[in-house]
Amino acid sequence: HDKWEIDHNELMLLEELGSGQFGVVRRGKWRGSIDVAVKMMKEGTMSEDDFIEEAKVMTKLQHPNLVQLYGVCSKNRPIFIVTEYMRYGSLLNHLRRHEQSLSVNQGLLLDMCIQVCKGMAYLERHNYIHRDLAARNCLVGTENIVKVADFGLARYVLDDQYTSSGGSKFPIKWAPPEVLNYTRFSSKSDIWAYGVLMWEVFTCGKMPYGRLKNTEVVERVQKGLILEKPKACYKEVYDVMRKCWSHLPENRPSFKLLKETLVNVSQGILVD
Ligand SMILES: Cn1cc(-c2ccnc(-n3ncc4cc(C(C)(C)C)cc(F)c4c3=O)c2CO)cc(Nc2ccncn2)c1=O
Repeated sequence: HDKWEIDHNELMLLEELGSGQFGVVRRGKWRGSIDVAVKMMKEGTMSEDDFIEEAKVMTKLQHPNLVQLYGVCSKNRPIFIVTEYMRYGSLLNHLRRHEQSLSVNQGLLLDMCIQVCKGMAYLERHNYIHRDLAARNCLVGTENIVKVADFGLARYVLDDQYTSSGGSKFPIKWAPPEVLNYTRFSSKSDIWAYGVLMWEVFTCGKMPYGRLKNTEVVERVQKGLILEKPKACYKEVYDVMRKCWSHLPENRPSFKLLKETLVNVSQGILVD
């Protein structure tokens, strides 16, 4: 019995949550009581057969800071991707909506970063690369729980505006030099993106590099220019971001090491 296959008769679709890269996503109930989000894959947006194969692996990736993939409805078209539901939506919108109260609570901002780091350290342990880690691709639940979403899905996007580094939808501002030059993804390119995510968190959702055009950002990153320290950010925290932006991938920390560093920093701050 294909554990990852969900019977769409067990799903009740509710309100729309938004439309992502692959089409409309709705809230739903699975087997009457389980809150889920259902991605209804727009035809031609995803290499579906490859994804359905990968779904078997993805359902096995389980961690408190990863949005759980429950399964897929692949017997009909459009296919449905069924995941855990996160009540407060994207971390980016949450940061922007609560800037007032969050900007004076560095402990909470650091805690959010640590949660993302734990989810990413789990993926790193499983040699799983996200390829599009950013605040927009993390989700917020009750009690300030933050989870990493849509990990690994970038590999199945058919839109080459998104997949090629020259495309208008390519996440240039979260990409390290080796991705800009050779689209060489690794856990170390996820680390670079994580540093930018930390900067997003400590600026409560500002756009990295402001209004600079993608070409200008590529030039700066290749010259070794990095994002400036956010105003509301401890120096120790900014030092961690800078390590994530080491030009050479091998000079960047692992998520495992980052987690230990950030937990020590957070204990140091709370002691002050
Ligand atoms: C699980 N989940 C998903 C979403 C939700 C809704 C719309 N689009 C998306 N997105 N957003 C981004 C996204 C990105 C990708 C890349 C391949 C990485 C480019 C692939 C996707 F498939 C999505 C997607 O589906 C999501 C993220 O998957 C919203 C939730 N929750 C709420 C709650 C309140 N208001 C709004 N959303 C929720 O709990």
